[in-house]
Amino acid sequence: MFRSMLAKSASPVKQGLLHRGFASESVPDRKVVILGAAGGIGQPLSLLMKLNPLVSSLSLYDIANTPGVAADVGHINTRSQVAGFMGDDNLGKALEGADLVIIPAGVPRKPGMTRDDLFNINAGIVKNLSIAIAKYCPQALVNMISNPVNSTVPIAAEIFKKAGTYDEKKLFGVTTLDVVRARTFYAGKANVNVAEVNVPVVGGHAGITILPLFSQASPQANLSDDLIRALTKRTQDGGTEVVEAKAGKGSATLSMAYAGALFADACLKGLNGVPDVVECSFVQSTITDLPFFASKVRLGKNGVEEVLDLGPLSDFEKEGLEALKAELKSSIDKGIKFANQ
Ligand SMILES: NC(=O)C1=CN([C@@H]2O[C@H](COP(=O)(O)OP(=O)(O)OC[C@H]3O[C@@H](n4cnc5c(N)ncnc54)[C@H](O)[C@@H]3O)[C@@H](O)[C@H]2O)C=CC1
Ligand SMILES: O=C([O-])CC(=O)C(=O)O
Repeated sequence: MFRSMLAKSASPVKQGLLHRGFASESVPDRKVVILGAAGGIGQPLSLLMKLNPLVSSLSLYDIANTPGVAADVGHINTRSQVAGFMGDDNLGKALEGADLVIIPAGVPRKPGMTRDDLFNINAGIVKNLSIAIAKYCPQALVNMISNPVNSTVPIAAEIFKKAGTYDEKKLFGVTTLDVVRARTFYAGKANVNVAEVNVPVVGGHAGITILPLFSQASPQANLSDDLIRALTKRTQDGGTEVVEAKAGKGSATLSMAYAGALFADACLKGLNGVPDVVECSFVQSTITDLPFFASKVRLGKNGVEEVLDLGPLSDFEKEGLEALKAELKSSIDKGIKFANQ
């Protein structure tokens, strides 16, 4: 999508930068809200969503610095109207009428930390934002970026349940960056065109819970077992690689904004009735014995249309699946407990 969006300037709808299945006159109005819009992810994500012709209204919310980001992004001559909101008192106004809420609010890691080390701060932030979503836009799809995703998604689910608004089809943990990394790393080793590569990534979004299924990668390449092990490890440690390279100045922001924009675009296409939109995401699931699990998901007019099963796994992937379950279960349980205390 971005290749075509960025290649042409000005008025994408008029110029025919259209997404599959629409004539320019019939692109539905869609309001997208970004909570944490002034942060390291929030700013480039706001830019990318401003470039998306499926968005008619872009609502940017943060506890600080939103006016500048909204004024800046708002000058870009694309379809959406931009509004900035700051502070608790304005959260309701930011959320009202949302079709899709994207949440990159919260603190990022520093070297030496795990994603779970962010729990104490980010769990409370996600809880409060989820309470507001349940109140002001209970019908919206929610894309959870804030870490630890393995716990923040269950927190949001529990808060929505308490409010009586939970719809498991509408809550998504964003794991697209794992897929983006797996595609990039695989293309480099398989010597294939990265634009044509796809790799499902299942499980969760932390360390060994991230399980790329290179046996299902397309196009297939004859990579040795050692290379597959190395690619798996690099995908699992991708976030840490960036945290260490940034040396205390945060975690992935630009690649995450790209991944978040890809996933949001897929959600909007699904809402708009575009057929066969399939992305990996961490959702409520019955495909394993865990209540939440990332896998391929078919997106539709109500959010999740179908959670696809895992398909055939290699022996190495089967081992990885068994190995990740205890950690993922404990992170899910931690989120559920927090939301109910
Ligand atoms: N799911 C994924 O694949 C990834 C997730 N992340 C996570 O995304 C989160 C954000 O990362 P960055 O943007 O780098 O952090 P950042 O610190 O640069 O930005 C976070 C923003 O959230 C805002 N914020 C804090 N409390 C808020 C609240 N109650 N309501 C609204 N906004 C609030 C802050 O003011 C700040 O602007 C972190 O938890 C990070 O671990 C980061 C990369 C990948
Ligand atoms: O590693 C982190 O803390 C941020 C993140 O989730 C990622 O880059 O995948």
